[in-house]
Amino acid sequence: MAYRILAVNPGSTSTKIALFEDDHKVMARNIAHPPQELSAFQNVWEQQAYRQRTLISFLSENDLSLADCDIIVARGGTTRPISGGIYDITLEMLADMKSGRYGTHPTNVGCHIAFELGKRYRKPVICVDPPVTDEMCPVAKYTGIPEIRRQSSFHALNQKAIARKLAADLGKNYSDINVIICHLGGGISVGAHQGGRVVDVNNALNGDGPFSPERAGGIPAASLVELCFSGEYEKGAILKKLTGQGGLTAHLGTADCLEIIERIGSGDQRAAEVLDAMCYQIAKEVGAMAAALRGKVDGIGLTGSLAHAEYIVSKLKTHISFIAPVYLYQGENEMEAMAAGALRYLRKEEEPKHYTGQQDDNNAC
Ligand SMILES: Nc1ncnc2c1ncn2[C@@H]1O[C@H](COP(=O)(O)OP(=O)(O)O)[C@@H](O)[C@H]1O
Ligand SMILES: CCCC(=O)OP(=O)(O)O
Repeated sequence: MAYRILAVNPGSTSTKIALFEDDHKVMARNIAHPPQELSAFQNVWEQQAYRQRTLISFLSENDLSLADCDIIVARGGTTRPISGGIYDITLEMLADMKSGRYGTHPTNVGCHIAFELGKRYRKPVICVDPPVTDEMCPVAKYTGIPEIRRQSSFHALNQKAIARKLAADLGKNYSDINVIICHLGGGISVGAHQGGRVVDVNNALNGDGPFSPERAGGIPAASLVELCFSGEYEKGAILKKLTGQGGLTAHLGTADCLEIIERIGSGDQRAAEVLDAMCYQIAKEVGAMAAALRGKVDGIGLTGSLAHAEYIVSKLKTHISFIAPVYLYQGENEMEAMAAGALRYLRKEEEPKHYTGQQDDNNAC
């Protein structure tokens, strides 16, 4: 009998839900949440009941009962940094998400919904390679201000799934290769994977690395301080400039690259320069990760929705092909990666880790 796995993945503007039988996706829905519906909520936590109703409707419309599922898997949330792997979602983990100390993201709400439903239906509830997966080597965490450490917050689930795929395509094990993976979506992360660990990566959520369709990326620090103290903005407004209203959205009024590329096709020079700047910053981050890997790079994987865009892919290739061969893995693989983790858990092929809030020891790089 195949295992039935329910995967739940809320993003900023949609909730992705999928049902798997073993590794076979039998049903999937990407439910868009129109801005006018989301604007009724002050914060992501207020969206919990609304998003949960979405999930319940999906199940009932498809004659599915959670009683018939074997497990619920969520993407994981912004908790204390932990090493990659499978985790049972626990109250301690949920409390750390709720505290906001480690960031805010709709994926936290997904974990709370999964936990509540799991409790109601007595099903195990897990997450796989959560976004705070921290395998960064110690030197990568330094900034020049001791009170400020670089933190890992990125698309760990998709990054690791794609790195494993790239390794398989090279006929090697993930633990035996060095690759750079670029997750190119609404947020962008560029990770250096060394022997199965992400030893360095930009923080995709909180002002680090390239700007993205909706995030500001790294900003000259003193200028940001000036803006903060200009008296023009509340803290919340500044934070929105960094995440949600930054990047392409700030420059061009939209996060939609399909629209931007169409504008470029119609001769919009400004749109071209801004999108080129984003590609340039991504390429520079790849160069930085190549240095982190001491130039020993077996391949570069481009993944996420933006990897569908020939305009972006060709710009990137021009800058980075000299480093290593570039491989395309268009779209993201998160739902499949969540289901694959759940299957390893159910088949007892991988032991779940226990969330203690303690970080694992990192290998020196
Ligand atoms: N087929 C496509 N070709 C090019 N760009 C795309 C395509 N599909 C989505 N995009 C762009 O990808 C970006 C959003 O990425 P997506 O992965 O959907 O977001 P998220 O990271 O929030 O899940 C948007 O700029 C969107 O316009
Ligand atoms: C929580 C960090 C991962 C992230 O930024 O995800 P999205 O780009 O999907 O919002």
